[in-house]
Amino acid sequence: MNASAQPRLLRALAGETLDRPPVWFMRQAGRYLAEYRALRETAPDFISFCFDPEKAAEATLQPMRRFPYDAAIVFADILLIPGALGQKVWFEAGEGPRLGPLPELAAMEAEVEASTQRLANIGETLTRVRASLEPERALIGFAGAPWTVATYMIEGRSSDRTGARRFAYEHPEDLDRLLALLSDATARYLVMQAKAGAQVLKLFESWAEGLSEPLFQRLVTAPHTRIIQQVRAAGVDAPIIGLPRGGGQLVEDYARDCPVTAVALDTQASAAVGQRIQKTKPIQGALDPLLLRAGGKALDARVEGLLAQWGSGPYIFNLGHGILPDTPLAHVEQVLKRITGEGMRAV
Ligand SMILES: Cc1c2[nH]c(c1CCC(=O)O)Cc1[nH]c(c(CCC(=O)O)c1C)Cc1[nH]c(c(CCC(=O)O)c1C)Cc1[nH]c(c(C)c1CCC(=O)O)C2
Repeated sequence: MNASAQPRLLRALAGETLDRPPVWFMRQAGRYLAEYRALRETAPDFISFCFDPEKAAEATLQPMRRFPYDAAIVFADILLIPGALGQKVWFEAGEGPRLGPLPELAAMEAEVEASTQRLANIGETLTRVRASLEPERALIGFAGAPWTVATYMIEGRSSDRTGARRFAYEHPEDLDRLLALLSDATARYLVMQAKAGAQVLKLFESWAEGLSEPLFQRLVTAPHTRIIQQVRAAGVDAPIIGLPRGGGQLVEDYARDCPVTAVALDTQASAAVGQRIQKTKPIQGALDPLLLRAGGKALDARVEGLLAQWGSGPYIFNLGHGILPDTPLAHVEQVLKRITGEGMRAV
């Protein structure tokens, strides 16, 4: 492959500063697309949808047909791992995830190896997508980071995570065991995704906020490090993006101490913090999804601001969190056109 055919995302992750940053959006496959909503109707429930390689590949490719995104992210969910380890997981329509009682730790530890096998269909989705995606567009595989996944496993639903933080203080040994088994299952799952066609891997730590410095080190940095060491030991050298969302000031410690390839920043990250991290690692982020939804001149101004503050170092343009379901397509086009020069295509 000559240098220009190398996907822009991989070049930025290798530390190159490009004429324009690669761009993709977290949750770019989803409900803001009418074609996604129609496809979603054809699946009996959200989990079956994720496990259906044909439908999941189609959902992954839908945003790629409409917009000039530089990368596709496999259509799946961070809560597939608890299911593969034996905890019941389902989605209540219009509400979000629900999980059954937390299984015994020993029972889940015994399922770590088998869990990867149960997730084989996600590998099948990746292989299908890679076969039909243009070579200059990269394919991203992902997993939830152990602490974020554990918050759902402990609380049984989306929550303010108070119960999970209490659990961390009151049952430290159990929590450390849970994070260790999740780390091992996650590392195996990421290795499987890379072998199936994912060229980049991403760890979503959506709930790193509110953690004291010692908790952040123990619940976020240490498990991410363990996962990355295991992925590397398995011979997978795909770049890994870590998103310690809500990590605040601790994000610089994370960038220094954790062997991630690149750090995804949330909407709060300051220009200066990003610039300091960029001296050693590429960064990604950090447009506010609410501003993308609002649109207008304020959106244009913030896009210019982000390009000006971070565009002269290795940078991947993205949101600070997932795109909101009621985001107008015209606003997505407004941003992507400014960055890539290309508009929306009819589908
Ligand atoms: C916390 C989390 C989850 N899932 C995910 C996270 C981490 C990122 C983040 O913080 O947003 C990650 C995720 N979830 C989904 C993807 C697909 C790939 C992509 O386009 O980014 C990815 C990367 C699909 C999805 N995952 C979900 C949907 C919507 C379900 C539907 O279409 O019915 C999609 C497209 C459901 C989901 N999944 C989850 C929740 C809390 C919900 C319900 C809330 C909601 O409905 O948005 C757990």
